[in-house]
Amino acid sequence: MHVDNLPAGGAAPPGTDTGPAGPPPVVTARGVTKAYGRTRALAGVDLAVRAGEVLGLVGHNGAGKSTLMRVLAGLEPCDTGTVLVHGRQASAGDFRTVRMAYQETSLCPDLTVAENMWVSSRHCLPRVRWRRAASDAVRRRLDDMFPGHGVSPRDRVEDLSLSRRQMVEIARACLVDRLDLLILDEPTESLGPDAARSLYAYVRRLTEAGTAVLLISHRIREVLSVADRVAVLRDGAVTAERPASGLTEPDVLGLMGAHVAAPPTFGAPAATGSTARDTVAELLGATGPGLREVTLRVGRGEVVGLAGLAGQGQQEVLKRLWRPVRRDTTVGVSRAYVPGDRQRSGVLPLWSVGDNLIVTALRGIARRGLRRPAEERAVVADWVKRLSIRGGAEAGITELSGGNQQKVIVARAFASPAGLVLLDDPFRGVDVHTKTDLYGLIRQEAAKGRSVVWYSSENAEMAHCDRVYVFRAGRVVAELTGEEISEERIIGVSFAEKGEDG
Ligand SMILES: Nc1ncnc2c1ncn2[C@@H]1O[C@H](COP(=O)(O)OP(=O)(O)OP(=O)(O)O)[C@@H](O)[C@H]1O
Repeated sequence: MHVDNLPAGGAAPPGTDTGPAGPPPVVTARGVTKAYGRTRALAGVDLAVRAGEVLGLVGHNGAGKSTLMRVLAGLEPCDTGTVLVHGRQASAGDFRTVRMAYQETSLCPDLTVAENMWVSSRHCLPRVRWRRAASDAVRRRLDDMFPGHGVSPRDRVEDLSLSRRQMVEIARACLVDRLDLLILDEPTESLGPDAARSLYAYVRRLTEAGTAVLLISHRIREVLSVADRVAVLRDGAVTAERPASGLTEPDVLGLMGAHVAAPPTFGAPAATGSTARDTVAELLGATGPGLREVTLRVGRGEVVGLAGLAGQGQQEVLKRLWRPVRRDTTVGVSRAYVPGDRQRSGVLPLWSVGDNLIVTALRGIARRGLRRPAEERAVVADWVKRLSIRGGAEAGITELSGGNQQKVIVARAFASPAGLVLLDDPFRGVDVHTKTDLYGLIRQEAAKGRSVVWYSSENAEMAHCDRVYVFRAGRVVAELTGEEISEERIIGVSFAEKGEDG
């Protein structure tokens, strides 16, 4: 069977109810509920996704977005209520044309890209010479969706960067003969700006061909620029559905409830000049894989940002500070590391939220080598409350929503006695309100004397730093302090004409 570059989609099969005037609903949820033990993830959802539209779905961490997606994609049954596909009560086979690209990729890390394609799309690939067919199909799809992707079908998935894994995940979801609904769960959290633009250009082509797209994202501005309609999910129910045009970011944040997050203000921190602080960590002319003569210092109680385009040496600096094995790096305090890739190196999947959170603080809490369970519980309870970790301390970590898992990893670092916290782009998948709380937490902990080194792919986050080093090609190309720190400045330096460092 042949796999076209753009799958057919959209039109309802003959003889089905297409509903009132306007594009027909592809998938409809009616009164859908879903509970996991005592957690009510969906509390009666009514929602229709129509052919040819992009429907943006927004809501807090734990609001039920991913659960709803799994139910709409036929991957999990609902407890009560109904899911209709093309207006008919759906049975398993009807979900074949509904595909989902996951936030935590569903790819098998030990297999190659082509083998993964075969696993998930074998019904539309030939059985003979399948490897060749799968390679050709995925290459074509990736070329079409993400020009310049740099992925070979022979690459093992675990060797790919987060961004490339995400591209493959999305291409995997689109590798079908017919696509009526594409569900994208936070697709751009790991993609760079170019890949994100390519994705949305492809999404437009899909919707023009009649496919419906359901986009979940915490990036509200992005949702507003791509979606035709926006639905707000709150505590497991749709509380608002509006056309995207005319809505602003504050409108949507308001509809999501709680307080409206204040946008970060650049240049606000920087209470003390860095030179006035004791140095806790330093790189002096550090050179090696990915780094070229990097000199930087971190003062006590200072929040130091590492900015620039992705992959310019920022993560190598974090690695050096985490394990200072070379003479060019000195670190005088204990350290904690918050990975951005929780799937690979973040959560301990068999442990509870409490155990995941407290693991790095145990030694500090123990007395004469003996654990103190009551104190441990108090620390855990405090952090669960402070970061509103939905699910509570006793829940298994994998029972938590993605954003809530990320909060546990952040809490783990700050619950430890570490004097230096290393943040590796840690807030992907965390909702806007929680992010604002976490930014506040970083400043509070810095005020208590902790130092933070923070790599972020979102330039706006650098507004919360005292000092920012901008990286290009493994070098520091600018050091910005206080009011010098601005998005325009960071972008300007990141893209400046290549000089001798080219
Ligand atoms: N497999 C599971 N077992 C137990 N509880 C679960 C499971 N999956 C989800 N939940 C719970 O259901 C609720 C909704 O989770 P869901 O992942 O749907 O939220 P979300 O809106 O996608 O959040 P995020 O923005 O953080 O990804 C949460 O309280 C979560 O802890």
